[in-house]
Amino acid sequence: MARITERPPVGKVEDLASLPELNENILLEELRTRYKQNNIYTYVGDILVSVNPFKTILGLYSSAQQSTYKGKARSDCPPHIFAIADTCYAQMLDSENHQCCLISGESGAGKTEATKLIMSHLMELCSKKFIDSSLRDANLEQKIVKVNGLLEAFGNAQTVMNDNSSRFGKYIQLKFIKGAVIGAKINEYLLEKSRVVSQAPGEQNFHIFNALFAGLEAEDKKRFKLNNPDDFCYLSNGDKV
Ligand SMILES: Nc1ncnc2c1ncn2[C@@H]1O[C@H](COP(=O)(O)OP(=O)(O)OP(=O)(O)O)[C@@H](O)[C@H]1O
Repeated sequence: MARITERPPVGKVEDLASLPELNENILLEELRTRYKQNNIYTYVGDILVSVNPFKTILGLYSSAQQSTYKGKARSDCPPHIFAIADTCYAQMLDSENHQCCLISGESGAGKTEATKLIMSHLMELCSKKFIDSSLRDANLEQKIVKVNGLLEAFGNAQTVMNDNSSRFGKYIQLKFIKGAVIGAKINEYLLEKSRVVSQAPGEQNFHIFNALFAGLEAEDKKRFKLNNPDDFCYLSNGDKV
């Protein structure tokens, strides 16, 4: 994109790297203004900055939106997490090289949600590319999208920063042949194991323990003596013995 010599109206620029001048104040002013207009995504060169809206923005992740980003040049559509997934997929097919997305931010910034959106869009791209092909495994695509729920049950917990905080790091590898996904591997690291026996005030144990109480039939709860989570020391911040 050509560099702009005069600063355009605040909040209108989709790639801040194209501004004539960029410093911390300008960056924050642009992001703040765009955020107020429900534009949570902004590029800074190759980086996509995402500001967590903590609310549903209607249509932002709809299937119509997924179609909009499919196979488009980055400059043709507003900044979006789907554009990142789309670029990765296209570059993988073009270059036949590995691609990597790094997602970082403080707790509650929206990394887990961004990861799920990227994976879901990648699976959508596979499904559309191989609509009639024997290479495609629709069942596997679904499993890859849904596996996060299972991981979150065992590795996520409520903290003071985030009701669904990932208490581990994830390195997810998706494997493709000719654009069709053929497998996925997830390496977890730095799982906060100590949370099982001790949680900070106002925080919870891993979701799976509470899910047991919510999901078990009454008969099984009685059999396993799992009547009330508050009766258990590990589920009540040590208030109970
Ligand atoms: N794109 C989004 N649109 C709407 N709400 C969002 C979005 N991203 C995140 N959120 C909200 O913010 C919450 C925290 O996001 P998320 O769990 O992804 O943060 P995180 O960066 O992974 O945090 P942690 O490092 O603690 O795991 C989500 O549960 C959701 O309510």
